Order: sequence, then structure tokens, then C-alpha cells
Amino acid sequence: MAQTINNTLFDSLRKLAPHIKPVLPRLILGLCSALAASVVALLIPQVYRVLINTALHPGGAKTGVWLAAAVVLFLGLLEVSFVWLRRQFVIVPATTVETKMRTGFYRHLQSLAVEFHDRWGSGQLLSRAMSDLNFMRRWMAFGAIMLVVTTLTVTIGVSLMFSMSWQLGLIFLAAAAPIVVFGFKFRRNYGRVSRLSQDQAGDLATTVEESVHGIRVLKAFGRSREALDAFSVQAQELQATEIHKAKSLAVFSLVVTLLPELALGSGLVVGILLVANGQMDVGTLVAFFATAAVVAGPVEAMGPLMAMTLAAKTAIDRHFEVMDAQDTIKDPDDPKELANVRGELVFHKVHFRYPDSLAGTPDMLDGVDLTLRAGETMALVGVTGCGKSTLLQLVPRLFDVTGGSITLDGVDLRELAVHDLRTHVSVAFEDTTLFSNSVRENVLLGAASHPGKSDEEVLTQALDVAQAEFVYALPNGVDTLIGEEGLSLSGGQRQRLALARAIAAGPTVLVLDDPLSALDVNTEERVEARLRSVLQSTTTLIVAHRPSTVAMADRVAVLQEGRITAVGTHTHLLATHEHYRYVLASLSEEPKDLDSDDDLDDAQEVIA
Ligand SMILES: Nc1ncnc2c1ncn2[C@@H]1O[C@H](COP(=O)(O)OP(=O)(O)OP(=O)(O)O)[C@@H](O)[C@H]1O
Repeated sequence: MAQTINNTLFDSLRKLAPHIKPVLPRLILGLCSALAASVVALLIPQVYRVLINTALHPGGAKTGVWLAAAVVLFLGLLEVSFVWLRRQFVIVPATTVETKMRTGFYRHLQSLAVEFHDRWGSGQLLSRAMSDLNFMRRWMAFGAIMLVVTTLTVTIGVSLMFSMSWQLGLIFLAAAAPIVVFGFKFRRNYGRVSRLSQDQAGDLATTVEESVHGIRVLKAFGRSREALDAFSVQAQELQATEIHKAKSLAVFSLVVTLLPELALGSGLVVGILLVANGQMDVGTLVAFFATAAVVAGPVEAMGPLMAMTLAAKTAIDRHFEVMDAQDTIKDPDDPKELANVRGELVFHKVHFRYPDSLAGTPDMLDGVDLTLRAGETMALVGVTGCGKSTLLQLVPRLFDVTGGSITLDGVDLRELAVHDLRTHVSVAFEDTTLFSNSVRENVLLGAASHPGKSDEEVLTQALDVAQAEFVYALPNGVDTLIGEEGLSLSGGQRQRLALARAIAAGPTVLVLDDPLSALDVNTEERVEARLRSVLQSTTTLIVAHRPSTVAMADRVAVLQEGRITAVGTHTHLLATHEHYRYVLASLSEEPKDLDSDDDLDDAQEVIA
């Protein structure tokens, strides 16, 4: 998700300021320590000057030499102490800011709507959460402080050099003018390349993440070679950008190193002439060049420090691009509360279109009217791609309607606090996601406290309804680690755990997106039998791809071209609705023994 950022370094720092403010005193102490170390380093040449002009002069006192050595030793120790102090002052604040910003970033990601996550590559978010903030911390603890110290050291050093000899000082300063001009050019170019490289690194991370996630598909289709080729191209593009970046830094470093050296070379000639003409003493000449040597270090460090600052600016910009993204699913200013929620769910002329829908195309949902009575189980059927999952996602407000409204017990979903709504509504999707946690933690993920029931009872009941007793046979039972870093489960096992998770949440409204698609016929029947008892008190909207799922429902709604074109019992719709017959006949399931349910017998007839 490369973006062009035209703001200045100052704009970026202003955004960072509130995060730095609490730790500013310690950072300033760190800065003062670093500055003190530099000032001490600049004092050492002055000791040489005095030493050469007094003790080393013919007839000078020998004790002066020892005294000078002791002072130099003392100043050296002082410098080292200040460097150590700088580190002590900045380590904790810099890591504190990093941790707080990273936590804030994660919190913000959690709150952002699904629409945002649909648009952003996971690698881009990962690199912003990890490497960008890591880089920013290093810059804060070292780069920023050293840039200020370096600038001040050079300023103080050059002033001292001028005070010793304005002629030599001028020569040294003459070298600075091209550096400033070159520095501006470098800043523009390096800032752009640095942004490109950080974005490319994010894209590369997305590719790694996707191919690791989809490793089975790549292997099964024998596409590992192609995936590697595509990855290599991306990696080479990043390499080219990195080389470009390093070359431009190398040229800048060459200029900032070479020009002062040239100035010093010419200065030496002029200095010797000045001494020969008696316009300068030897001690001052030595002190001048010793000061120049101290100043040369910071001057040479300017290039890398500037590069680090520009890369940090990019990292800050990238961080705030995400942090500035507005959450489109918001709590109302004055949320309503549902005291005794019954679970009547009504869709009033609901319209919905995805943000990236092409202009001129009709809405995905084009005026859906549907009423689910409290405690009713409604199956939703329609041809593939007609928008069933889309409709379901509107209930827990993963997306908001773009027209019309959905009400729960007469209250618009947007008038409820999002958290409250999601405690009333629970979901299980066909594509199940389990986390790298124990079975217990996965199932109890959304479980609020159930009056009169312990977590253990809720867990046992949910696993029982979802027919997920297989977990008791896992190595550590319900405490077995599953998910990406744990035990691999079959598709059907994963679906049953996802279903158990939805049931354990004890919702008033249960939204199930074809939650049994991966189950074998016998298991599905058992799950359905248990579900029927649970669903009695829960309003359920269930996408059905199999006649047996339809059989669980009290009524069936047909979604056709963005609208609900019929609602009724399975038998009634079979008799009256041509599109329903067409959809049901195209459902994938083989007929099976559907117990004593008449509706299911009807379904069998249709399939047969
Ligand atoms: N996040 C999204 N952004 C943009 N378009 C989407 C998004 N999700 C789904 N769509 C599009 O919306 C349409 C309806 O998708 P949806 O998943 O709701 O259909 P469905 O009826 O549930 O299909 P199926 O029965 O195959 O599961 C599809 O054309 C799909 O490409």
C-alpha cells in the first residue's frame, strides 16, 4: 500500500510529539549527557594547546606535563561517563514509547472495520507494527539525539576554530557550503527511496505471509516454483531499491568526509605559513587541528544520521497512516441499551454495496425486507454469490448498511454500543479461524458470564451441541494447543469448534454461515439434532447450502437479485416458488436419511 507522503519532517514529528511528551524529561537528560560528552571531547585539544605553549616550551615546568596528562585522562573518563549516562537515560523511555505505540497500533487494528482490513495487506500492517516502530525507537534513542548533538558539536567546534584562527576557520567553513547544498538534494532523493524500500519490504512480508498461509494450495497445485519466481522478482526489486539507497548514502558520506579533509589539507599549508609568519603560535595550530579532528567525526556522522532521520520519518508516516484511518463502525454518542433482549431481528429496506463496487452497478443488497421473530430459526438460501454472507455480516455490524436499517427488538443496530451488540449476536463462518490457543480458550473466546453456569459447564455444553467430543481424545483434552502453532485439525473438526464457540457465547441472535459444510452426513445430523434444542430460544439466521440445513429452520427466506423474494416454510416455498425449487435442486448435497421431518422428505424429493 505505497503512498506518497508530502509532509515535512516537522509535520511527522508533531504527530509523534504527544507520545514522546511523557518521557521528554529523560530524553532531554540523555541529550544533555551526549552534549556534555561532546563538549568534553572538544576541551581536550585546549589542554594540548596550553601544554604545547607552556610545559613543552623550552624551560617549561615538567610538572605541567603530568598535570596536563592527568587532566586529559580525567576529561577522557568524563566523556565516557557522559556517553554511558546518555544510554541509561534514553533506553527506558525509548522502549516505553515503542511499546505503548505498538499496543496502541494493535488496539487500533482491532477496532478498525473489516472494510479497512480488506484493503490492507497483512505484511504491510505487520511491518508497520514491528520494523517501523523498532526503527523509530532506535532513531529516538540514538539518531535524534546524536543529530542534535552532532549539529551543536560542529557549531561549537567551528566557533572554537574561528576563535583560534579566523583564516583557517574560513577555509573549513568554505567546505561546508557544498555540503549544505548537497544535503538538500540528498534529503529529497533519500526520503523517496527510503519510503519505497519500506513499502516494498511490507509487500514482501505480505507475500511471505500469504504463501505460508496457502502453502498447501501451492504444493497441491505444484506452484511452489512459480511462487518462488514471483517472490524472487519482488525481493530483487527491494534489493535494487536498497542498493540505490546505499549508493546515494555512500555518495553523500563521501562528500561530507572528503570536503572537510580537503579543507584540512589546505588549512595545514595555510596554518604553517601563519606560524612561520608569526601570526599564530604552534600550540594554537595543534589545538586547531585537534579540534578539527574532533569535529570531523560528527561531520562524517551527518550522512548516516540524516539517512536514519529520513527513514525514521518514513516509519512515523507509515505508522500514522494506519493510526489516522477512521473506524467506520462507530459507537453512537448516546448508545441505547436493551434490557431484556428478546431477539426480534428486522431488516428494513436494507441496501448494501462494497466500497470498491464499480460505479453504475446495482447494490449488492438492493432493498432487503425480512423479519425474524424472536426465537425463530430462518434459513437463507440463494444462488452462489447472491450476497447471503454479505447479509449475515451486517448483523454483527462487520459492515454497516448503506441504506435502510436493521433493528434488534425495534432498536437500530447503529444505536447500540458495538460491544453490546456483539454480546447479543454471535457468528460462525464457513471459513473457520482458530487461534493458537487451547481448545478451551478458543471455544470460550466470546463467552460472557452465564448466570448460574461455570465456564466448565458452558464449555462442555457447547462442545456437546457442536458434537465436538473429539477434543477429549486430544493429547491434553480441552487444554490441547490448537491453531496455527498447535495441533492441526480437520476442516470438519475446525467447523465444529467454531460452532461451539458461537454457541458458548450464549447469544440472543445466532448467525451461522453454512457452519456444517465440512461435516460428514452422520455428524451433521447429530449436530443438527442438538442444535435444534439450542436454537429454540435463540433467533437464528443460517445460510443453507444443503437441504438438511434448511430442515432445521422454521422458515426459509429466498435471496434473489439483492432482495428477499419469498419467505415461508420449506413445503410452501417448494410448492409456490420457482427460484427456490431451482436453488434447492442445485444444492450440492446427496439425499440422505432425514429422519421423520416431513420437510426434509420434501427436500429429498426435489433433489431426487
Ligand atoms: N469484502 C468484499 N469486498 C468486495 N466485494 C465482496 C467482498 N466480499 C464479497 N464480495 C462480493 O460480493 C458478492 C456476494 O458475496 P457473498 O459472499 O455475500 O455471496 P454468497 O451468496 O454468500 O455466496 P456463496 O453462496 O458462494 O457463499 C460476490 O460477488 C463477492 O465477490
